[in-house]
Amino acid sequence: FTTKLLTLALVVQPGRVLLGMKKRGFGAGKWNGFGGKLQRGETIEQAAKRELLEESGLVVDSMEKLGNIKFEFVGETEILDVHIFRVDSFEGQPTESDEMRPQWFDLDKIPFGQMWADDILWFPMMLQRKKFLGYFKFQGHDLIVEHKLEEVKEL
Ligand SMILES: CN1CCN(c2cc(NC3CC3)nc(N)n2)CC1
Repeated sequence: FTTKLLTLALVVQPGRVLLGMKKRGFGAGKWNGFGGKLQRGETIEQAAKRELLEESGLVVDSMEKLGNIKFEFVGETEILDVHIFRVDSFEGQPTESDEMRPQWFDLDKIPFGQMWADDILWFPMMLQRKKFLGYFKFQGHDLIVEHKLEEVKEL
């Protein structure tokens, strides 16, 4: 198996979370946090901040690493290793990019039906600032055939 390092940043304010509608590429048509691949010589944190700026126009003031989930797809040899961050303070206004259309969602109105199927399982941990490790095996893009998700003290 080969592993691909990816980032995912969720911007959370009291009572609401910022999500983006992915306009193209992997996950197009789903609401998600902001993220992408690492560039050469970049740390995971640097990549998370860069991707948030590129995709939403927001500059991170404070960000904490809360999760790491590995995703496998039946029949494919590439594991997606997604590092998940929560951003509590930022500068700027959410701005549409060519990748993402940002929108604020009340925490009781998160559109899980239009998000990746794993999100409904780990979002509550992220919102409670719990640290977590996960593994999901997908069959196609909609069916979880196996998963593990545990709270951890240290990532
Ligand atoms: C750069 N990206 C790509 C992957 N990604 C994912 C993946 C994901 N599930 C995996 C079955 C696809 N679930 C969320 N919420 N995000 C974050 C951003």
